[in-house]
Amino acid sequence: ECLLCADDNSLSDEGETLAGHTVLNTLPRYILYDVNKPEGFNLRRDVFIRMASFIHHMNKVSDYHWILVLPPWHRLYHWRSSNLVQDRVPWSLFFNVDSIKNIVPVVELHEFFQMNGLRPLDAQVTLQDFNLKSFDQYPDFSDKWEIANCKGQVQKEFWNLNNLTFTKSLCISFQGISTLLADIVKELEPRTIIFDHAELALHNYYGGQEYWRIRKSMQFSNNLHEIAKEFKKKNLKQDYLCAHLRRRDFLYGHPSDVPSINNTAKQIIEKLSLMSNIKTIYIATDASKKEFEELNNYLQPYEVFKFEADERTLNNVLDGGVAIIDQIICSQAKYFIGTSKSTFSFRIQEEREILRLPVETTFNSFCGDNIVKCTQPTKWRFVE
Ligand SMILES: C[C@@H]1O[C@H](OP(=O)(O)OP(=O)(O)OC[C@H]2O[C@@H](n3cnc4c(=O)[nH]c(N)nc43)[C@H](O)[C@@H]2O)[C@@H](O)[C@H](O)[C@@H]1O
Repeated sequence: ECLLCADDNSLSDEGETLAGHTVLNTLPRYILYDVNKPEGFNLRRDVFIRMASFIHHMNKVSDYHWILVLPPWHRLYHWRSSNLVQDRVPWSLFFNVDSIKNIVPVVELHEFFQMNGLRPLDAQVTLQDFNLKSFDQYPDFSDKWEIANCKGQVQKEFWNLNNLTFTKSLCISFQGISTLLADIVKELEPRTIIFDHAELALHNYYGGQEYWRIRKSMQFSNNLHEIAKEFKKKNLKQDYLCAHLRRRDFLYGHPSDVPSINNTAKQIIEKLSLMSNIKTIYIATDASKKEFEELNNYLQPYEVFKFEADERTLNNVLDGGVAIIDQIICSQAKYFIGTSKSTFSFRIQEEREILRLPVETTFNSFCGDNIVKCTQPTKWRFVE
């Protein structure tokens, strides 16, 4: 069957019969997607869950078998090592893709190319917001979509690939949950389609059973687990507290949620004073070296650790891998305190829920400097 999935020019768009069999209906169909460029790794992980739930829905309501193509990780804004080539990184570097495949029908982009060859995709759909009319006193929040004039630039080259082309390209104003995308697919009848700005499609049911089933399947790769384990064996021999300090662009994006370095240290020490058995601190952060050293000074005499990749490890696992190693170590800590509103911290909290760690050791975040009432994170409990 899959011989036909490869570059078979004898297969017309309508689906020819070969040796008396109509083959097209048995061929899988593919959905590709991409996310707004500046978004970070952990927001993209959340968008994957929404798209995975859309694929599940497609496979329930459509006669065809639909497969989701995993968008490669490409030059993310927060990946700062300029000496590394971090282009079109496959999911397998970071995730156990077999574990995902057990739950969601997915292929990596290179696997898709093996099936599809260089045929143009049938459709490119750029999602965009609806225009809010200024005279609308009561904005309409119902689920809806319509073909519209493009508001902004339409992406010409996904992941810098000039051989990924499209037969048809259109913009669609979209408001609603990801399963609503099925109506667009029904209308366009493509065999292959790419959605850009997939982040505009929302969760069906955030924190529900399906959410957690997909989320749990997104295990990190064994290689990254091994590196984290080695580091812990060497350095973190006893119970430790992990603090995730999101800085850099967060200082501008969410200024009221990020405490000063001095105040961060004070909050960590305050927590530790309530836990006499923990004397070791692990710091996960995107802070500069200078900020980390300043923090380290304030935290003396506690033992403070941070994962630093040697050159070989960094070349192998890239900036994304180092960030995941931080997340693994924090997800296994005795106590976790994160940065409010950071999806990097949210994903650690989820990992800790999957590990069934005590809830009070997980949903904690730093308070900004001038906050009168510091709200703590919502407890999104694991459901099976
Ligand atoms: C302001 C917004 O922030 C949102 O970020 P937020 O939710 O924290 O989380 P992410 O979407 O993961 O983006 C932050 C990125 O910064 C790096 N980073 C942050 N914290 C750490 C850390 O502790 N260790 C390491 N090694 N790296 C870290 C890492 O590359 C991570 O993916 C973005 O998704 C939005 O696009 C936007 O930029």
